[in-house]
Amino acid sequence: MLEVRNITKRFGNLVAVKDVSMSVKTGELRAIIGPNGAGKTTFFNMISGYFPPTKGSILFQGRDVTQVSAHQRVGLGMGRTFQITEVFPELTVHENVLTAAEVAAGQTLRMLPSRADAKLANDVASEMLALVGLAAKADRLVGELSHGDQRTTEIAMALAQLPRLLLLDEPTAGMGDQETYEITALIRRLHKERNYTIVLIEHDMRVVFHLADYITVLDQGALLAEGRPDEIAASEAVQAAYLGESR
Ligand SMILES: Nc1ncnc2c1ncn2[C@@H]1O[C@H](COP(=O)(O)OP(=O)(O)OP(=O)(O)O)[C@@H](O)[C@H]1O
Repeated sequence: MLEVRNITKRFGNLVAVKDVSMSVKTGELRAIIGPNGAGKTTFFNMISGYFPPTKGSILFQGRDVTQVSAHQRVGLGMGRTFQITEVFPELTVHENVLTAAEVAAGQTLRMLPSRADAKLANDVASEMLALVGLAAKADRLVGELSHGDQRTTEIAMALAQLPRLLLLDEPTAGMGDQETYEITALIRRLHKERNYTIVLIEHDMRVVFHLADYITVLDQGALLAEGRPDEIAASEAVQAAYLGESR
């Protein structure tokens, strides 16, 4: 599904990501972890097309997308959420998800979508709201919802773009225990029951070890380790990197 080949990102003299490769299979849930400043966000932003790598290449479903814009990557089937919630607070939950479905279908570029297209986008929005468990709140303004429900709305917006690969940037950021539990259960359901291929960055290790099939560990911009959760938990190199952070 996704093949990252030896990507590097420099910001002036700073090498934020150094020669990192990663291969994600269809149906896999991959977590990217690492101490603060390890380069996770920079790595993720290159995958989603927010900026290009200085070196290396990225293939999505066998196609080289290294120079393809973030917007075009969404069109190719890469859906993403952001570390900071990106929703329209003054619109309802349904309107937010509908907007995402319409943009994905290219409808905003046309003055008058056909009735069939409009119905399709509306059906997709309703289906995704049901899938994430927000159907009962469809007519509420997003700005009035809890932080957890706002982030869930954002996941529904990404799903409404009918992605083949879902990129989640710290889905539990800023959440309390109950919200973390609920969003983790939702992601697990999307992965296990709906077979979404998911790549996520996550700081909460309980979430990572509950969800991930494979874990990629970055440290100081480089790939430190890669493996199943039990392998990563047992890795002395990974433990040393995290201990270094708390010193
Ligand atoms: N746009 C930028 N310009 C310059 N330096 C940057 C930029 N973005 C990130 N960096 C630097 O690159 C390094 C990696 O940062 P990055 O945010 O990717 O790490 P991270 O693992 O996501 O960290 P955190 O866990 O704290 O979010 C850091 O030293 C950071 O200061």
